Amino acid sequence: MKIVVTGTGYVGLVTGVCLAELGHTVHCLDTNEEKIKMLNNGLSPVFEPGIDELIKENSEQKRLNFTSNYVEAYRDADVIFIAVETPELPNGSADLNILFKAAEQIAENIQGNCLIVIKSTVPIGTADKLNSFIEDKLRYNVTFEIASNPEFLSQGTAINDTLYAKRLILGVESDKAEGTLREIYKKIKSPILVTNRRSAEMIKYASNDFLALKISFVNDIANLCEIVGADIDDVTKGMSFDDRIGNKFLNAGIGYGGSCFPKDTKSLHWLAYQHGYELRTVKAAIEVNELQKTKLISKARKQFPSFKGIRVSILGVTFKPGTDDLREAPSIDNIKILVEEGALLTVFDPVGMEKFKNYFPQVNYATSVEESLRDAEACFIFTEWDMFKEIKPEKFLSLMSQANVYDGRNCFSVLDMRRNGVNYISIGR
Ligand SMILES: NC(=O)C1=CN([C@@H]2O[C@H](COP(=O)(O)OP(=O)(O)OC[C@H]3O[C@@H](n4cnc5c(N)ncnc54)[C@H](O)[C@@H]3O)[C@@H](O)[C@H]2O)C=CC1
Ligand SMILES: O=C(O)[C@H]1O[C@H](OP(=O)(O)OP(=O)(O)OC[C@H]2O[C@@H](n3ccc(=O)[nH]c3=O)[C@H](O)[C@@H]2O)[C@H](O)[C@@H](O)[C@@H]1O
Repeated sequence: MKIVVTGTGYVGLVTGVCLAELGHTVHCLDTNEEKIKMLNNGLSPVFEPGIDELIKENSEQKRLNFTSNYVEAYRDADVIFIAVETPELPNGSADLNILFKAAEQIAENIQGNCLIVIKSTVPIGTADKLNSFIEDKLRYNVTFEIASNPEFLSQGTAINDTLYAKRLILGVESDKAEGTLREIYKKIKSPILVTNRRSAEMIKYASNDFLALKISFVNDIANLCEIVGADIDDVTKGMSFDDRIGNKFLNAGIGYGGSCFPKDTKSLHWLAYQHGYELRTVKAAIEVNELQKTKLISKARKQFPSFKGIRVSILGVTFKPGTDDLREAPSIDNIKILVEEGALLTVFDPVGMEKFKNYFPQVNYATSVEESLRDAEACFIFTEWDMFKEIKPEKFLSLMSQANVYDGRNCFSVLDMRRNGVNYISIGR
């Protein structure tokens, strides 16, 4: 079976590499020739723990190929997984132009019967639309079918999330498509839900939006904790003993970022609106998150009414630890404010700095935590990398000229920091 994965981004590359690891022969296709060049040199264009080793091993075994030649890749493909980006348009809806461009390339080049599987996150009804679109554009006399197989991996744990998936959702309209997908995934021992394509598309949005809601709820409660003198960490710990609530996704902070929660909440809200329905819960999650992103700076105003000329250490810029991804990272909103006010920034992040330089070339970059902290009058922590959590209060006190630490991810014990003399401000505590 010839499998093509369209797009070698976070999802496509991990999907391709993991399918090869499961023993399939996979052709990873990307129209970005730079990425293909890197991959053919054994380098991953994205940072993802464990991916380099799997690329090397599976390329050596000749199970994994990288190409930008879509004409050749699609010609005799049996299964095509589409994993291209579906970004947000200014009105909040999903931009499907890239997906439809890929579909056009597929339609014009498939010469055999083929299953086309949508892995990208797409609005409900997209698989149906893609079906008619491809039918109209087919150049050869072939049969094809569209399936929806949404992806649930998280960046930073993507390989594990794929090889040991918590669930596989197969949105199919025929037994044949189900059989093909079951065959592809037969080595993954995960629960499988077979459903129709629209439900599969909805499962993806509902899952992401539910998690976003959970985070916004906790942040809302965290803000109230500050007002009434409660501690959000103890509150969520207390809540988590109830297994109906669970202990995951209860971390208060400066809000969710990344390429998915922000866009997937807005996209589902927009889709509902187009159908004359208002998704009030999701709307609330979006609004709380928007306000939460700059909450920490508002709190720092007490000490620094203006940041003009203030030396500021920034620890962490990626939208979460374990990734180099900066898409919708709350750090960006905050750093924009600080730069506009004329703060003197020294930024450090263990993996995100190269990409971050494209956003803010004008700030200083440090090569270590220590270098970033040295002589700073304030420190902002935007990402909870493990190496930051290990910083002892003494380090802030000895390196900074004033130990004002604003922690957007609640990395430390309030008691420990304050008892040792750090002016420590976090979220909801
Ligand atoms: N990033 C994540 O953690 C997850 C993302 N998703 C969804 O998966 C989709 C992809 O997301 P990412 O991998 O983050 O995107 P990405 O932007 O990292 O990668 C997309 C890739 O597709 C390539 N591409 C675009 N048009 C193409 C074409 N016509 N032919 C071949 N390649 C083409 C781009 O050059 C790019 O390398 C999105 O819909 C996203 O919502 C779903 C679950 C997790
Ligand atoms: O569709 C997607 O792209 C993916 O989106 C998320 O994965 P990801 O964006 O990689 O990262 P998460 O770990 O979910 O974190 C998202 C954001 O929420 C924030 N977050 C997370 C958990 C928490 O308790 N509090 C909190 O603020 C993180 O800091 C981060 O900014 C989902 O977890 C995946 O299941 C999904 O497949």
